[in-house]
Amino acid sequence: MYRHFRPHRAAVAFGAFLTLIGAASGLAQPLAAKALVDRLGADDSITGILVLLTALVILGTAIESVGAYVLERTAESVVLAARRTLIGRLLRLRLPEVERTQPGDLMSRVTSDTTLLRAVTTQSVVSAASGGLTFIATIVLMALMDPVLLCVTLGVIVLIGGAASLAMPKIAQATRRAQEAVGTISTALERAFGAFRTLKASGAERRETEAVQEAALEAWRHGVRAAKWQSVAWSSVGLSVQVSFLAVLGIGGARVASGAISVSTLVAFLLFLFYLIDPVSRLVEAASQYQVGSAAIARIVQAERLETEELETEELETEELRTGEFGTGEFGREGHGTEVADPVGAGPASVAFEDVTFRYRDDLPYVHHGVSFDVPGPGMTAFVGPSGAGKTTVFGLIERFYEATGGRILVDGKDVREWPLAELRAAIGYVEQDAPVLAGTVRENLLFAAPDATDAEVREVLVRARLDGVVERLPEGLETVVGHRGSKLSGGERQRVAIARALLRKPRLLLLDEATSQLDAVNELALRDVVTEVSREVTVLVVAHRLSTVMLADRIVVMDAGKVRAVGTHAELVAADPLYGELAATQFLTASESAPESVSAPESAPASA
Ligand SMILES: Nc1ncnc2c1ncn2[C@@H]1O[C@H](COP(=O)(O)OP(=O)(O)OP(=O)(O)O)[C@@H](O)[C@H]1O
Repeated sequence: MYRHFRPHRAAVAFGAFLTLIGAASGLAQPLAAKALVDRLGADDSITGILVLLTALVILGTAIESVGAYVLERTAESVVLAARRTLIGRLLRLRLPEVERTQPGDLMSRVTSDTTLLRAVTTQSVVSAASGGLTFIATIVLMALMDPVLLCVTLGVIVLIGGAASLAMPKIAQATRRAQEAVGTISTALERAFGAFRTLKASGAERRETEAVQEAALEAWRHGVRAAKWQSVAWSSVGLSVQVSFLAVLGIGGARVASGAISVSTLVAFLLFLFYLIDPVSRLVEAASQYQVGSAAIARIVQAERLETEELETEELETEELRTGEFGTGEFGREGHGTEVADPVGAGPASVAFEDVTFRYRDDLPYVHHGVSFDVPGPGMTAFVGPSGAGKTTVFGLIERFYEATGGRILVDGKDVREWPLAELRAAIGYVEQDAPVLAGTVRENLLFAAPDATDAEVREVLVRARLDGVVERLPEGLETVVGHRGSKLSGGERQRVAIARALLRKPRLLLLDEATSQLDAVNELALRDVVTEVSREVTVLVVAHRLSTVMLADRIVVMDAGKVRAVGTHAELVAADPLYGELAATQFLTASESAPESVSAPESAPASA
C-alpha cells in the first residue's frame, strides 16, 4: 500500500501539518476572547486585541483551508497516478491475459477502485495524525494525575479496542467484495452494450437488467456489511470509554478513600477520560479508512501484475507519472503505443512457419500441430480449410498476439521473437474478420493505425478502398461520427474502412481475414480489385472464404485440423487434394455464385474434382 503513497508523503505530511496548525490556532481564540473581555471590564483599549483576534481567525481559517486543499489535491494526485499506471498497463496487456479476465472488471478497477484511495490519503492521514497527537497529550496529562488510574483506563481501552480490531479485516473483506460486485456491474453492462442489437433482438433486456441489478444488489449487500463492521468498530470507542469511566470511578473511589489521591484529581481524571473520546474515534476512523483503501489497493495491484507486452517505447513509469504532478493534457500524445519507428526493412515482407505448434492455453488442446509454409513476397496467399482449422490463429501468431509453443515463425527471415514488437507490427496491416470500426469519426478510424498520415494519403486510400463515394454521401464526410463500433455504417462499409485503415499504415505485409458474411457483388468485386492491386507490391495473406478470392491467389495453403495439408494453385489443388476439391465444390460455391462476374479464368467453374 505504501508504494502508492510514497511519492506523495511530503505533500501529505505538509497538508496534515497545516491542518493541525489551523486547528490549533482555533484553540488560541478562546484565550484571545478572554483577554478581550478582561480588557472590556478594565476599560482598557480593545483595538489591539480586536485586531489580533481578527487576524487569528483569518490566519487560522486560511491555514486550515490551505491544508485541506493540499491534502485533497494530493489525494487526487494519488488517484491520478494510480489511474495512469493502470491505464498505461491495461492497453499493453498481452492478449491471453485479457482473454482470461473480464474487461469490464478491469475498467472498474481504473474508474472505481482508484477513487477509494482518496479517503485513505486525506481523512485517514489527518485523523491518524490529529487523533494520535491529542491522544498522546491527553495520556501524558492523565499520567501526571494518577498513573494507576491511567493503567486502568488503558487496560480497558486495549481490551475493548483489541476486540474491535477484529472488525478491521472484515471491513477490508466486505469492501473488496463490494468492489468485485462493482466490477461485475461493469462487466455485465459491457457485455450488453457490446451486443446491443442482439440483446434487443433476443428480447433479453429484462434478463440482462436483472443480472446487472443483482450485481448492484450484491455491491449493496457487501457495502452494508462493511458499514456494519465499521459501526462495530465505532461503537467500541464509546463502550471502552464508558467501561473505563466505571472502572476509574470504582478504583479511583477506593484510592480517594485510602487517601492515595484527592477527590479533585479523580474529577479531573474523569474529565480527561471524556476528552479521550475524540482522539480514539479519530484513530478508529483512520484504521477503518485504511482497510477500505487496502481493499482497493489489493484489486489495483492485482491488475498491475497482469503481464504486459514490451513495446520498447517510452516507459510510462516516469517520475512524473509516479508523482502524478502534471497536467492531464499531454497524456496520449507522448509517443507511447505502437505508433513508432518505421519498419526496418523495405518492400514486401516474407513469412515462413517452421513446424509451428501452438495451443491457446496449457489446459486446451493444440490448435497447430506442426504448421509449415513459406511465403515469399509480394503476391497473394490464400489460407483455406474447414472452420476451426487454425487459419486465423496463423495471423495471431504472426502479429505475436500469442507466442508459438514450438517451432519458428519468420518474417523477413527473422524470428518474430527477435523483432522489436512495435517494429514487427508497424510492418503489418491487419484486417480482422469482423472488421472492427471504433466509435468516433471516419477520419479518426482511418488514422487509427497511421496517425501521421497526410490528407493526400487519406484521400488516396479512400479511392483505393472504394470508399470515396461513400464518404461523399455521408452528411459530414470524413468527420461523420460512425457510432458505437461503427454501427451507423453498413457491413460492407465497415469492412472497407478496416481495409483503408490497414492500407494507410503502408504495410509490407497485409493480413486479411475475409468476412464470412456475404458482401453484395459490387462491393465484393471492388474489394477484390483492391486486394489484387495491393498484392502487386505487398505480401498479402488472406484467410479466404470465397472462391473468387481463392482464384486470385498466387498460392493457396490448405489447412486442416491444425496442419498444412497442401500448397499450390487452384488448378493444382483441385487435381491433387481431395479436401480442397470438396471445399471448392461446396463451401466456396455459394460465394462464387453470389458474384458470378468475379472470375474469368477457365477453372472458375465450381471445381467438381
Ligand atoms: N482466443 C482463443 N482462445 C482459445 N481457443 C481459441 C481462441 N481462438 C480460437 N480458438 C480455437 O482454436 C481453433 C482454431 O481457431 P481459428 O480461429 O484459427 O480457426 P479458423 O480456421 O480461422 O476458423 P474459421 O474459418 O471458422 O474462422 C478453434 O477450435 C477455436 O475454437
